[in-house]
Amino acid sequence: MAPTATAPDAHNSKTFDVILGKVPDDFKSLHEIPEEYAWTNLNEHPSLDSDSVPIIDLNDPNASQLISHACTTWGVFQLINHGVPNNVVEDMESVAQSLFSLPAEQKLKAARGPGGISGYGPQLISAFWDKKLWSECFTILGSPLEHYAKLWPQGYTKICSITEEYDKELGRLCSRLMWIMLASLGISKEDVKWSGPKGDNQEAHVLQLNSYPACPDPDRAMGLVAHTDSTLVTIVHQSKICGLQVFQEGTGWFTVPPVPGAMVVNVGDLMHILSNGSYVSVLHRVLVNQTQPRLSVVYTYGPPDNVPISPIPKLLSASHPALYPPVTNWSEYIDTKTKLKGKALASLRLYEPRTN
Ligand SMILES: O=C(O)CCC(=O)C(=O)O
Ligand SMILES: [Fe+2]
Repeated sequence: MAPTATAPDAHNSKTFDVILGKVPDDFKSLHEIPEEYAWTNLNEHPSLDSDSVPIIDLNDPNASQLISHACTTWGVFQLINHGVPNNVVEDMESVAQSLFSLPAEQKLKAARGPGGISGYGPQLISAFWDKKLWSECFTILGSPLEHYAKLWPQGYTKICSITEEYDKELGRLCSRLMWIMLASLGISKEDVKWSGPKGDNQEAHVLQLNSYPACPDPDRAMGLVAHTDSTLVTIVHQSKICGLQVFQEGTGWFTVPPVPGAMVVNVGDLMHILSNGSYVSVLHRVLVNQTQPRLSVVYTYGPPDNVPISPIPKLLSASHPALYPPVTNWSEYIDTKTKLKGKALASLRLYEPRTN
């Protein structure tokens, strides 16, 4: 895989040490869920099976306005005609499929090492919670080559190039979407200092493969606990199985149904901060089901790691002062979020935004 800009620096971060040494259970061997997987608050808010989450065609002449509206109202949308070739997406899903189908002891050969976030293990977010999640994941920060060589001693080169291709395509798409989102707020590349003179500084990113095995008691288990992403933008490819839900205040959880060819785009916390609260950082979670395993491939996109993030000055005025103080950098932000069990945005906010 091509070298990446430094992503959240696990070596300087205490965030993920908490889960080091923990490995996912071999889910196939569990015929009922152990108590440590039983969550109590899954049905606190209603779940709605509606197709309300906007679907946007990137070739639509009004795509920019539609994207901006979706970011303001939902903080999430499904994107079709996004330009990532089908075969690139399908090949990447097959890589995830084949990785998680390996025997448990084989997967553990690529387990995350001390001080690192790359490799196989539980969801990184599980560090924040006492209960366990019904999922396993493989995190790629920089090159996956070393881990892939352990998983597939023969044939890892091909798998590396599939990953590299996916990575490249998604990086391009994220950058394009970020500038569309910002342009709709009147922000150009010159207004964002860390983006480089032409908006061409390399942003940081992490690729994450998620597996949610079928679960004997899906009403009590949680695939991925409710969270917002600590990113600028996240792009999720989900396999054909439902599970992802997004939260709308006052209504409840909306399922984001898999739509053939679509990618799910989430606004992350850092985009919410940059936009001075105009764009919603969407709260989302993943449920599991009794019969069908689910996969997702998640591209998390953030600023270069060494740059501070703050509301873009052009968006501020006496009547719209900064809603957040500057955040030192991406890793600092993730650490703050860990310490506050995911409540970083609310705790950093300088005042309550007006709702009208
Ligand atoms: O699996 C999914 O659909 C979403 C995963 C997710 O939200 C994440 O990895 O942050
Ligand atoms: Fe997420």
